[in-house]
Amino acid sequence: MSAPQSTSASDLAAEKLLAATTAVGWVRDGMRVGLGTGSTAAPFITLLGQRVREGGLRIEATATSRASEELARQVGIPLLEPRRGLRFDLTVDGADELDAQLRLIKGGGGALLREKIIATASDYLLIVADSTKAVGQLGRFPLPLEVVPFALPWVIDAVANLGGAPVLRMNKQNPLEPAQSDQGNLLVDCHFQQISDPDSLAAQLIVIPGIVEHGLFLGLARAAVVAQGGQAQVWRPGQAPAPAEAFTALP
Ligand SMILES: O=C(CO)[C@H](O)[C@H](O)COP(=O)(O)O
Repeated sequence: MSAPQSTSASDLAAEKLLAATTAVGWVRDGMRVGLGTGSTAAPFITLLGQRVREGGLRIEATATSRASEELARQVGIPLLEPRRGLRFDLTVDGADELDAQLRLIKGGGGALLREKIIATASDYLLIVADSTKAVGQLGRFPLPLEVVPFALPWVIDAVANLGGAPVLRMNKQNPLEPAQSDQGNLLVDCHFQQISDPDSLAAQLIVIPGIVEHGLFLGLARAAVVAQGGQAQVWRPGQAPAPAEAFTALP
């Protein structure tokens, strides 16, 4: 599935809404749900809140960012604080890129650390995505890293040695200041262009002192809903995409 060049902002918003609507239909009473971050996770949270308020759906949730937590509060989703033993039946989150094996690049919204924590504490990670996110090979989207501020210069050296062209992310509201994660760390976007061996790169990145987390999510996603135009497809690792309407429950 590839996005036509002419995909407009409103077409993309419609695809994100379709993916989110599909995922919301698979949430069941009693589930503990991880709430993702970004412009595809946001409509999922809003629609989930609607089911809680108007449909009597009983769920509890934990959000992967302050922004998603604030939205969840606004729409009436009961929230759980982190605690020992807490696991999630389902986490629904977006992605910046996904390939046919459901390997992901995440962190475009700067929430990669909490996103990976919640994904790892989940029995089922479901990705919701518009058609521009599906790629043959990861790496066109710059790979985000969350970095301890003190370590920044050495992390930049190390990533450059791996061929990643690192760029410190700046604050969109104040471009003279670096962007900060919810944890107060820095974000470095690494332009690899092509990541031919994501497992090897992930292993090399995670041992660099000062990198708290990287945005490669490998072996975590169980399925993805990828919307293109008015069609939503279910992607699962190593399986042919299938129309989402064929599934009345989690695929
Ligand atoms: O990883 C993320 C945030 O850290 C998002 O899931 C990713 O950036 C996709 O966002 P969107 O749905 O807005 O395109």
